[in-house]
Amino acid sequence: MTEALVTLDDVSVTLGGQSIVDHVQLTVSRGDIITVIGPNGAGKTTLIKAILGLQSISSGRIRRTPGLRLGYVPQHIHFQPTLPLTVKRFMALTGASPANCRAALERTAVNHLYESSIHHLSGGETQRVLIARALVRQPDLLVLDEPAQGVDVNGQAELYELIRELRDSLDCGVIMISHDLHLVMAATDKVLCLNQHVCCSGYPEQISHDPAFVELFGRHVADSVAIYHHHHNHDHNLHGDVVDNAQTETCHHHASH
Ligand SMILES: Nc1ncnc2c1ncn2[C@@H]1O[C@H](COP(=O)(O)OP(=O)(O)OP(=O)(O)O)[C@@H](O)[C@H]1O
Repeated sequence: MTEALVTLDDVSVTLGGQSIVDHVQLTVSRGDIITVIGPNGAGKTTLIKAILGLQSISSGRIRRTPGLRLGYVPQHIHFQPTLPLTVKRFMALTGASPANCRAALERTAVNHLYESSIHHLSGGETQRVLIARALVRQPDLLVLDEPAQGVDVNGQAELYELIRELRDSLDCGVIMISHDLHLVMAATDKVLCLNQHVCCSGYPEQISHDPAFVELFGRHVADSVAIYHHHHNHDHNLHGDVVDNAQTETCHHHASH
């Protein structure tokens, strides 16, 4: 059985008299990659801050497995432009040993930037350094708020691949927020669609057909993301052509290879 790392039981958050997170039920287990999607202002950041214990909740209950170690990659980080800051120094601020810092940077493939100024990094490199910083404590649960922001399309796919690799090598759970529905649908395990309350949740293919999802994002979006999840019941030859295999059924073959 998979180990539940965090369980939210009927969690609500009210801010300034407004309901921001409304009666959310959610379990994040070791090995999960859960992506929270939803429109601007839907309460996504508030929800993950509640999971991290950075946001107090108004009602409900959050249970964390004893000794749970959390790693957080926040949405915004402001580097003071006038203050020289190398990756090395930035990582050292965590209090981890240089060896641990370098190992974390190695895991996110940016060890070569150890001596570089943090101000000169590309969007993708910055995100990888931020993820490395979240890894130094060997987290059981990695929480990322829009890890792909400021990263170009190829870089985004690589970043998602990295997150999967980290999940496997660290044997942790992952919960993240993303705005790129296509990438989410192609690359995540489970999706939680939030609009204050949980509109729908499940595997990408299931939720793309859910009436609540269609209502929130529109039929056009739902149809365009559904194509990522046809059953892959055929092989390709070296030229990329489909080769029938013994079990091949009718395959509605869409573009996403
Ligand atoms: N301290 C606060 N007091 C009052 N309202 C707040 C407070 N913090 C956040 N909010 C409001 O809560 C709502 C949800 O904010 P949150 O940042 O969780 O949304 P989000 O889904 O992450 O949005 P986005 O996709 O734009 O990042 C917003 O309307 C925001 O204005």
